[in-house]
This record gives sequence, structure tokens and C-alpha cells, in this order.
Amino acid sequence: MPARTGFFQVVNHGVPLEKRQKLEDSSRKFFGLLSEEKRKIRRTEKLVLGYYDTEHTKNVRDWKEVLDFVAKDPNLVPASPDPHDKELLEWHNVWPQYPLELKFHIFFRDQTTYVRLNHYPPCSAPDLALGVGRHKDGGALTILFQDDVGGLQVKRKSDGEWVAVKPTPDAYIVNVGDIIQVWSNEAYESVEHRVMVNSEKERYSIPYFFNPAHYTMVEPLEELTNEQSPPKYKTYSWGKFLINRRLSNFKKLNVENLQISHFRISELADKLEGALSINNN
Ligand SMILES: O=C(O)CCC(=O)C(=O)O
Ligand SMILES: [Fe+2]
Repeated sequence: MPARTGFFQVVNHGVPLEKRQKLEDSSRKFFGLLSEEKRKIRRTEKLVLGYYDTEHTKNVRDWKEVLDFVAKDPNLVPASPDPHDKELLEWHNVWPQYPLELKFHIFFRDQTTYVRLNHYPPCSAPDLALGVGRHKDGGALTILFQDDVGGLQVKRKSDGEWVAVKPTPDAYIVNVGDIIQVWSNEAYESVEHRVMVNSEKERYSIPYFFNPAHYTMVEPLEELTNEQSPPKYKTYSWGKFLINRRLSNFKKLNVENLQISHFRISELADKLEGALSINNN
């Protein structure tokens, strides 16, 4: 399924319900604070983590407020009412043991993974706004918890229709990000999604963006390419990609933000290059 849709939901995952509820409660408490309190930990162009209520996706303002944090750094855990919350820290630092032959642990040693708390307030003109505009997640993998309100939609590849991802109690949604699309040389695809808002209910969601180290050079993995299936992407720097995305979230830019399609090697370009080199010889 994920190869075709890029999205799936997991149930019976073993994550204790109380732990998630604790984070959810903290999120509700945090967003319930007065604006001036929340803005004390506001994200800026230099401080990349923190509270933010004017995020842009593709140059359009989103109808939401967010808080980004990494639990590793206690100064940046305002998500928890207790910034020295030991349980949260311990949790974050439990890291799965990968079999060594899988080289992924190298990419994730100094990961840029972060957690985002999303709050979508009710909107009096829901047809005129989106909670999050259409986008693909730029990192490796996203694990998302959504409450029971609904609003997340995924673009179906077969017919381009937006399909609702119905809330399933205690499920986590997993979706492939752009990096896995490139690493797998398109065996897996990162799928476009967006969030609708509604006029009555507020909505909360918590994505966990699983991202590699900033110095990771992303390219199709050698093991997955060969002469018959040559790499479809040029190498790019994850750190630079992430910075560009963060800046484009922050303010309206006059240009399109960076996409992996900008690194795609197109067959046409290959042919042209080939033709030019023949002429030059
Ligand atoms: O709120 C949601 O359900 C999804 C949010 C999302 O797509 C994102 O933050 O990248
Ligand atoms: Fe997303």
C-alpha cells in the first residue's frame, strides 16, 4: 500500500495511550495560553524552534498555530508545562537498535527530527482558508497523530481527487517524505496532502518529522540503482533544503520554495546533454 499511496495508518502499535494523551493535554494547555504568553517563545528567523502563528505553505498563510520542539534540548520543551519533564526526555532518547547492515543509523546520528504541535482554530470562512495548504513533507518519514475532528486529505494519484484520511481512534498515520522518495529512487512516493478547516470545531494534530542529520547529502541509494534503473535525482544537501523550507514557511517569498523536483534528472535533459556532447566532439 505505501508504495502506491505513500500513506498508511497503524493500529496496535504498542505506544501507551496515556503517553499520547499526556502530550495532547500539554498541547491543549499550551495553545490555551494567552497570545502574549505563547509569543514569548516565538520562532524567529534565527530561532528555528518555538511557537508560530503566521506560517505560510507555498506563500499562502495557513489557518493554524504551531509549536515546534526537540525534546532532546530541555530549553526548547515548552510544549510540556514542565520544561524539565524527565519522562518526555527519556522517551525521546529511546532510540531503536538498527541491524548494522542497514546503514540508516549513520544518517540519523545527528538527526534534525522534531515534533510539531498543530492547533487549527475554527474558521468562519472555511471555504476560503486551509489549515495547511497542499504540500509534501520534505523529510524522511512523518508519524502523525490526529484527533477525532478530521480535515486531513491526501491527493489520490490515480485520479487526482482529494481523499479524507478518516480519524481512527488511537491510530498513527505514517507517510513517506521526499527523502525516502529520493533514497528509494521513486519506489516509494511522497504524496501531496493538505488540511481543511471547519467553522465549528478546533482541531489538534501532532506530527513527528523524522529527519536525517543536516549534513546528509541525499541521493538515490546505490543498492537501488543500476544501469537499467539509473538514479533519477542529483545529490542535494538536506541542511540547505531544510533552511530554504524554514525560511519559506516564515515569510512570503516571491519564488516557489525548494522541491525535490528541482533535483530530478529528466530524460529530456539527459538527451539534450547527450546531443550537445555529440556536437561538441
Ligand atoms: O494536521 C495534519 O493532519 C497534517 C499536518 C501536516 O501535514 C504537516 O504539518 O506537515
Ligand atoms: Fe504534512
